[in-house]
Amino acid sequence: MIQPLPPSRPGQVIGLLGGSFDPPHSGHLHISREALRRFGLDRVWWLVSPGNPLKRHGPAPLPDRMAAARALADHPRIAVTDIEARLGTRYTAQTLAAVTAICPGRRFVWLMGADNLAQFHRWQDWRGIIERVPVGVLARPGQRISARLSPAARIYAQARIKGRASHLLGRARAPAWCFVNVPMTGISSSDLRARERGADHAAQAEK
Ligand SMILES: Nc1ncnc2c1ncn2[C@@H]1O[C@H](COP(=O)(O)OP(=O)(O)OP(=O)(O)O)[C@@H](O)[C@H]1O
Ligand SMILES: O=C(O)c1ccc[n+]([C@@H]2O[C@H](COP(=O)([O-])O)[C@@H](O)[C@H]2O)c1
Repeated sequence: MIQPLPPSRPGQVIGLLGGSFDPPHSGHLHISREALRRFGLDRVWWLVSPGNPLKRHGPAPLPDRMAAARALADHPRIAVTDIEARLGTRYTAQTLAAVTAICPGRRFVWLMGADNLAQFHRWQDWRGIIERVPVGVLARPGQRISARLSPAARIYAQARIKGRASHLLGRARAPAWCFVNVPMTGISSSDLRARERGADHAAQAEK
């Protein structure tokens, strides 16, 4: 039996931030707050992934990442879910098909950092994703140009909503996408993991 998703009401606009959250960090919180404000969203749900299908190494165990994400997402309009593991979906196109079927009457926006827009054309059925839900892209250091020149951005150039009209994204008809130049934060999960490994090595060396 699939556990219910976070609470929502018909008519609400919900941003979905899929990620490994390995570990979750202040950048996730920062872009979620910016997305709520800039894209006219009512809620943001963090979809803690069983594992990115394009990444070779699996992440830390899901219960650990879920607990850390819940502890960090201490915000009345941000909720955390492991719906993908419950549904058995790993690919975003499948997740969106299932979530939109489970939650009729809600509008969904797929959220991602600019690094993911640069790779988006490699995702399974990526055209199906952008044709199904509006996509909100948030600036990330060093990724602005690669995102803007990416195959997905070029192919769907006509569907781009300009940053100054970003508040329209939540209620736009797909295909639609919008890149917002929010204040950037350079933090990443891979840096945090590298720092933790460094600290472990230093502790071992001291023994
Ligand atoms: N600092 C950030 N600025 C903008 N977007 C971010 C930032 N950190 C994460 N994101 C976005 O949040 C989503 C989930 O990211 P994820 O959980 O993979 O974290 P990450 O820091 O990118 O991890 P890793 O370094 O392991 O790739 C992705 O769409 C990613 O682009
Ligand atoms: O569907 C795909 O082919 C696909 C390929 C790469 C990434 N994704 C999703 O993109 C989100 C961000 O992934 P990550 O690992 O960068 O946090 C997460 O929800 C992944 O499931 C999805």
